[in-house]
Amino acid sequence: VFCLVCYLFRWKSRPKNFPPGPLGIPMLGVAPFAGSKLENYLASFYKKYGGVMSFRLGPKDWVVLNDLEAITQAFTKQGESFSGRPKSVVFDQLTQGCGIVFANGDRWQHQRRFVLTALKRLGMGKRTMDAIINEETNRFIASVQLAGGTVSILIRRLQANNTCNFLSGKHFDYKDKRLQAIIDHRPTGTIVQVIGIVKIVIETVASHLFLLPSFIPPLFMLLSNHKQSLDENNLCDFIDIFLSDMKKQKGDFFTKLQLCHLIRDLFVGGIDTTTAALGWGIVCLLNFPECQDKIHQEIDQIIGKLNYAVPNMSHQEKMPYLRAFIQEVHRFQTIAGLNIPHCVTEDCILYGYRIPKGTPVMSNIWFVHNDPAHWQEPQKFRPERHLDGDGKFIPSNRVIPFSVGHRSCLGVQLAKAELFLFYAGVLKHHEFQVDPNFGLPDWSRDDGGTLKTPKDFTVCIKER
Ligand code: HEM
Repeated sequence: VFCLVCYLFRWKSRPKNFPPGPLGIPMLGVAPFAGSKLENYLASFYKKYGGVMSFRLGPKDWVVLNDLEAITQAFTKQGESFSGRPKSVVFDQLTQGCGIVFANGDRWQHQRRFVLTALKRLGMGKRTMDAIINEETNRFIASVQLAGGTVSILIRRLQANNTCNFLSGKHFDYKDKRLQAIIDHRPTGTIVQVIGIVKIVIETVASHLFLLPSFIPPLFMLLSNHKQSLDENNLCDFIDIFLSDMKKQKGDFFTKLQLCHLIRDLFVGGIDTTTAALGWGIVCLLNFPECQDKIHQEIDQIIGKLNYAVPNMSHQEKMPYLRAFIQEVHRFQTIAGLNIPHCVTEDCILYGYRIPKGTPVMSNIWFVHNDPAHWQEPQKFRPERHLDGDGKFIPSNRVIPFSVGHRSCLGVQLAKAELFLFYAGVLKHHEFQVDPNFGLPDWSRDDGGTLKTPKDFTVCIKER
């Protein structure tokens, strides 16, 4: 009884002046009440607690940023303090702290600077990049026309090739078994849940009992060994630039291990996200055929139908409707609704609350995109809301799929180019049509991961 009373007393207590929020029940926190859409559950407390609140999940207290003002204040204005990632014993053992997405401290700062410089050097937004993306888009069209099949798998292959091109200057044949083995088969929802539970058990109960070996999936090894010799005068892909810097720099940050984990992060970060975004975009085109008609009209007007008129990023400025469509897809189907978790790197004060060093932080991007105080009928898909009276595109600082501040998405330029050139390239001569054998895809989401991805569906591509 004494132990139980002590436990309940400890369970009830929180750091002094911590943001308010629900505790749920002992051991589990709010887990039994949150349902499958944690972002909706957290948004339901917005009226009561405002932009900054907390909740308990399992034994841990999380801080939640529920509106754009709180997110900007934390991630941009106090960006240094809010730029950490929560520690995961299992993940740290597997990766030895390498990579970028979950890296912390000096390694993260160093690698982030390196990736940004490398992206610039490789000519993000330049014609060469546009040409590579266009070539891959044509391969995608051909493969859908030829074999058909589940569209998410084909988009994943397209995106995998775009990422491989930028990392190693190579692409794989769609039939290459190595590529198929890595990207086609994602674990089902149940397997992901079981892995999640095992991970939580190891982390909370028995982390000291396990010593996991560092693990690098074979494809990333293969990519990192892509060249036998390096031509310093012709550094033409991301891995070249890393290897060249590795020769010049000493220390822990430019090692083969770091390169493999960095490739893994860019590969995973670059494929799943854009595949989900394009998947939702196609679901929108099929459900709202009038949008597809408007994009067709705009393409005919600005790019033209002739074969030699190839889309490039400079067309974007003159195509407000397509830009509005893309922005509305990001808003309407927010793929990273609760962002990747952050944590605070030092004790800090936010909106008068005290947040101790190491506290994990979630940001509710989904609610920023669906807050009825800022969006009229947010549950409706309406690209026109991003156009002004003259039909000009209005870039919205309330649509933040890539997050904001010091830790925001590094691939934003690449992703924007991949999305724009995909729609412009496919819809120039083709249209998406509902596959009569499958029917109209709905809005149901695949629950096999943390990203919001459409359930697998098939589609037809017809010449127009
Ligand atoms: C539609 C496409 C994409 C979306 C919606 C997206 C979204 C995001 C989000 C929400 C984050 C977390 C930001 C934060 O922690 O505050 C992130 C981080 C990141 N993304 Fe993306 N992303 C996309 C495409 C890409 C691409 C194409 C790449 C690169 C090839 C990429 C590379 C990264 C990396 C490296 C990070 C980690 C940055 C860091 O921790 O400092 N992403 N992305």
